[in-house]
Amino acid sequence: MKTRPLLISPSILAADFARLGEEVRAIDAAGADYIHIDVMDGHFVPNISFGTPIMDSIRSVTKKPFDVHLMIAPVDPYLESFAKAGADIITVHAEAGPHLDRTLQAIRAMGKKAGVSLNPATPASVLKHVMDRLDLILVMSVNPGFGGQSFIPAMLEKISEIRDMVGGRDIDIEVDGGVTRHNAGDIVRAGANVLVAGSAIFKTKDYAAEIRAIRAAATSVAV
Ligand SMILES: O=C(CO)[C@H](O)[C@H](O)COP(=O)(O)O
Ligand SMILES: [Fe+2]
Repeated sequence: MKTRPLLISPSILAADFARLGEEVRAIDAAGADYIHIDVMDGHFVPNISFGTPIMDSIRSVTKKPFDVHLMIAPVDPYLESFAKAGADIITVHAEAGPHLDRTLQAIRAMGKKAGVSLNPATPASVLKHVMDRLDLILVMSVNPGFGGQSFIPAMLEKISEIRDMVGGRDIDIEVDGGVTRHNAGDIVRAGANVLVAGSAIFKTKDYAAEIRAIRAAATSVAV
């Protein structure tokens, strides 16, 4: 199977919001491949983060793709506004609407990449019949809603299961929650190729060094 490029997607949920523009510029310069944007509604998840006005205002400070993780339900009424605010990848949770297949078609119809996110307890089998509508599968390795939680080790087996389901399709497998330089190798060995990291990057002083360390740990494993 062709090896997919390893991509690092720093989550700005852990950034200093008072200096958000500078923070986004800094992770861009530090070698981020994507900018991970966590949108939380206080309903689908027990926390509220930010929405399209914040995305709009940071869209001009970087050309890196916006990897938008929507933790909102219902999600369908908001897809267009996230696309207009500069999303490149729009990821919805499997439980965020009544018709996942329709939601994924709507995302692609706007010219955006379509992703599905699975909570830790959501089985991989929900992907089976929408596989051909997907550009990305986001495996949550913490319960969504907060940064700074610990990686749930049982998710490694789920990543492997999803890797087998994906086979040779052109689909990225992204892992989000508690990712660090210490577990990046195991995560990539299990089959992921996109790593989200919030606290691990933003809670350090040298973002470039941390991104390099995560990338080095991830690429040192044979996949
Ligand atoms: O989707 C998320 C939380 O719901 C965040 O992307 C995730 O938690 C990243 O933060 P950290 O790396 O600090 O765990
Ligand atoms: Fe996220």
